[in-house]
Amino acid sequence: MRVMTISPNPALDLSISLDSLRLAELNRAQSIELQAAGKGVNTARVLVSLGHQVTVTGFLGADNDAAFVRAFSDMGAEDYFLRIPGATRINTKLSEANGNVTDINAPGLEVDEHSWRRLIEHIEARLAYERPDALMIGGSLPPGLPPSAMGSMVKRLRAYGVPLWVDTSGAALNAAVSAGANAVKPNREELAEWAGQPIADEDALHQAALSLYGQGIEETVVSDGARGVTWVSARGVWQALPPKVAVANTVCAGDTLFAAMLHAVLSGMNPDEGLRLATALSAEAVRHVGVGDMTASDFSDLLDDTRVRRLNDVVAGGALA
Ligand SMILES: O=P(O)(O)OC[C@H]1O[C@](O)(CO)[C@@H](O)[C@@H]1O
Repeated sequence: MRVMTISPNPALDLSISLDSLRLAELNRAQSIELQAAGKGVNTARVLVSLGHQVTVTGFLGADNDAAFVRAFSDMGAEDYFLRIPGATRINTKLSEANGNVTDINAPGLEVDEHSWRRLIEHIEARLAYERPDALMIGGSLPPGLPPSAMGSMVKRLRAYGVPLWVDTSGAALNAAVSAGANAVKPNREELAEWAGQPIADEDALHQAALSLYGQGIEETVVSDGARGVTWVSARGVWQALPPKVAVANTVCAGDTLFAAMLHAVLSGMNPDEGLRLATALSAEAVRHVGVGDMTASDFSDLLDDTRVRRLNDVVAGGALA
């Protein structure tokens, strides 16, 4: 299948592993890696590894695109990014031996409304002669754009009738939901922000996920770390609990989950099998820097140790009844 991922504000991830982070002191790293990333790029990596043909687009700073160009060629994705003056941001990820991660995400290159329209037209120029099986928008909006920019992109692209999956947060998530995105993947905090109230327990999480589904989000995926994944769709409400793994770096777990869910839906996998694959792959991702790796020698154990069930009771009382 063909997928185009769109990264309005990609990043180079600088992943620094430390024994423990000491604030306002000299810290010595155990290892440092710099990798082309951002939600759209990470999603592309996973989709290619699952056998899809992927085109990547968005904005890249012309001054430091070499790491991205190399990454696209290594992963086998087609580079359809627009270059803009300046350097793509660097996001710092400090991971400690106990599994804690401190994220410091830079704002990114400023983009004005004119450049935003240029990106939408660039994508539309492609859609005019080649329709992918899905489109995916990943990550935050660049500084300089109002949240409504996300809504206008979603509306314009939805007109092509291609399923549009969006992984973003805050006001941009609200705009994507109102504009008719087909799938989103908030985590617990992002879902609470969307719902406008704290999510105290599992029941509140399910109800908020059902409300999101009720807004027309056909594939509502909520990630909640080690507490699992909730998926609401026309197939019902499903829940997965990941296997226990040694946590090294959680940064790409959500991206891996969403990409594998997109794969599951595109491939028409049955809900149990699809959610199991996505949850296990996302658990695999937290064992190291970067996205989940299906070729890990114990991946079949991770699949076996992932628990998946359909929550019929929630379906009966909720929006799907
Ligand atoms: O666009 P945002 O919200 O700043 O998120 C970007 C970050 O998200 C990730 O894709 C992880 O989800 C990182 O690779 C990247 O640094």
